[in-house]
Amino acid sequence: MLRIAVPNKGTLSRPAAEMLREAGYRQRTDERDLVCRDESNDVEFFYLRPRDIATYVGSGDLDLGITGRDLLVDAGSPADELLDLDFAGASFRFAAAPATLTTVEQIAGRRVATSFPGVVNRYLAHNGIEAEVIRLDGAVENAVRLGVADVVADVVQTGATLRQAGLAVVGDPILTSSALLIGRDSVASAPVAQLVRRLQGVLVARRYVMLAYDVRADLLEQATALTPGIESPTVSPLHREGWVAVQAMVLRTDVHKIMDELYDLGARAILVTGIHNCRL
Ligand SMILES: Nc1ncnc2c1ncn2[C@@H]1O[C@H](COP(=O)(O)OP(=O)(O)OP(=O)(O)O)[C@@H](O)[C@H]1O
Ligand SMILES: O=P(O)(O)OC[C@H]1O[C@H](OP(=O)(O)OP(=O)(O)O)[C@H](O)[C@@H]1O
Ligand SMILES: [Mg+2]
Repeated sequence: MLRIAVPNKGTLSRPAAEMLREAGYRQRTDERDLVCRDESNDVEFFYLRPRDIATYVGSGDLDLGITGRDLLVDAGSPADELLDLDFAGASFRFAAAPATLTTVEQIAGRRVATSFPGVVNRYLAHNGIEAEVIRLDGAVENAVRLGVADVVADVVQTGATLRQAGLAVVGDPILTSSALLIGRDSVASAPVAQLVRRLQGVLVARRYVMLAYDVRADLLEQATALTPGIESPTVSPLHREGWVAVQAMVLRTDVHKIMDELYDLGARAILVTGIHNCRL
């Protein structure tokens, strides 16, 4: 039975469970449950603190887990990134009061507050910067105005927390994070490959829609240049002489622009439908 770690609370928890449900797995119904067995898929889910998940997977005590890239790096775990799950996107950055420092090099000799000491120490060592890292549990943006630190290093999503604390980002992002499926590359197995394929199916279904339209056969080349699909578009004859029906997957983010262009070209009966799931 495959054993998988799922975040039990916080930002990652709800979207992780939602994605697993969409991939056909049973999930807990009570937020306080710590384990959920999905007998029909031969999988057992363990609900754990997101920060601990890389440790369980890295040690091999659990086969797979869902966690953030920043949390994986912070844990210094030997677990591998198997799939980017495309939610909980954020960057991890330094920030300070605007007048105090403007470049990463100026962090040398300063105090850096963070709840991700693993990420920060690694970055500082890699860039030859010596600074004092102060580990805090959270709300680190307060550390500057309270005099505990000169710089913070934390997750930035909208930037609202930094602005409220009167801080400005310093330098480029230390890393770009999102939710990941992690595991041990060395223990690739058929059940793991199947779970990865199921999650890939959910990702594709979220990113793409199915576009169908009718177009004059002499415009087919121009139309399919706009909708090349993933492999190749499906083209079927129409009862109406000289016209064909085309079906192709297109990126959800591009669909409106493509529909406008198809309409301008002369395509009609342009229909968009959602994809529930797929195996490509
Ligand atoms: N606005 C956000 N706040 C916090 N974490 C975020 C945000 N957006 C994305 N993330 C990502 O979510 C993960 C952190 O989730 P986690 O559940 O550990 O913390 P949390 O949601 O801040 O909960 P808490 O701080 O209450 O423990 C990280 O990978 C982080 O990059
Ligand atoms: O850029 P924003 O959209 O403002 O989001 C980022 C903020 O959200 C998180 O804090 P959280 O609410 O998790 O509190 P914590 O610091 O106690 O973890 C994170 O640590 C930042 O402080
Ligand atoms: Mg937090």
